[in-house]
Amino acid sequence: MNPAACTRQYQLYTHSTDTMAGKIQTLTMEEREHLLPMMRNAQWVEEVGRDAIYKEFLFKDFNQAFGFMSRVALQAEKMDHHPEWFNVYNKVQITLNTHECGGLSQRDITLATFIDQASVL
Ligand SMILES: C[C@H](O)[C@H](O)[C@H]1CNC2=NC(N)=NC(=O)C2=N1
Repeated sequence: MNPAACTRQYQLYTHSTDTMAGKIQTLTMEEREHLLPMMRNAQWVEEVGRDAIYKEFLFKDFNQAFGFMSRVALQAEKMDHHPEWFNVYNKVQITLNTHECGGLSQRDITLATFIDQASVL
């Protein structure tokens, strides 16, 4: 990981659609202005003090919650992008961020979108 590649200053001059020079980039300010309101509409919230998004999912029971987690787990492996999550019975709390750049990247948005779809199956 190259922290310099992930600084906010750098973001102002780059487009982070995914990778540049082989490195995953944090979302640019421009991308944030476009994407974060969409994520907020879908009940994802930005964490305080950390460049990450968070959402809580409630299901009928553990079986539904674990089925959802299984769908997400398979996709996470495919993407090589894994959620931080916590489950008790019917509740699943999920935080997404990208270790490689220490912040939010397009991969988090893509996985969050998949997670929302997987939550209503
Ligand atoms: C070595 C491995 O490819 C990396 O650690 C992957 C695995 N899963 C990951 N998950 C998440 N959320 N962010 C990452 O940057 C990440 N990187």
